[in-house]
Amino acid sequence: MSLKRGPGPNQEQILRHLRRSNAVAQRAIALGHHPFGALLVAPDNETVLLEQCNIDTVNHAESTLARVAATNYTAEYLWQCTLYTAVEPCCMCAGTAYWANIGRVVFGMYESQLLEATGSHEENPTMSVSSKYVFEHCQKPVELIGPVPEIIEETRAMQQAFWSTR
Ligand SMILES: Nc1ccnc(=O)[nH]1
Repeated sequence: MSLKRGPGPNQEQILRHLRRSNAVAQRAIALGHHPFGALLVAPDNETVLLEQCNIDTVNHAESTLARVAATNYTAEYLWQCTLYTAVEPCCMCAGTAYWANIGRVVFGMYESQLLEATGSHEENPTMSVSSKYVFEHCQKPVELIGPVPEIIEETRAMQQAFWSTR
């Protein structure tokens, strides 16, 4: 299988997709879930193929998206696609994205920044394993982009508002 990838997203595309990931996270709150959302974007860095909100502590937005992606698209195609999430994927989700063969992951703020901002919560007891660490231990070069400073404040604000009243 070819591990060639097209050009990556520009800054405007990165911010637009991360903001949309936060909009999906807002929808998750309305549905009674945790404030996390993920997108799968096509190789053109424009077309949003899938949106997924958090379901529960086992079915995170990112890993659920990766499983749906692997069910609906070929591995060759997914290597050209990008997963976007405003909060860094946990090690479970980074691992699932890897096994789904998604070639690029873009995140807004570090999971450790989320933990700093909200403290550990029994419904979200963050694991301190970075997605960088996970991808460094893989056999294929998944491209990781993040953190993205411009998205951090709005992401932190939404997370703090949610977890402080939980
Ligand atoms: N990054 C995430 C943390 C917790 N739950 C999610 O769905 N996503």
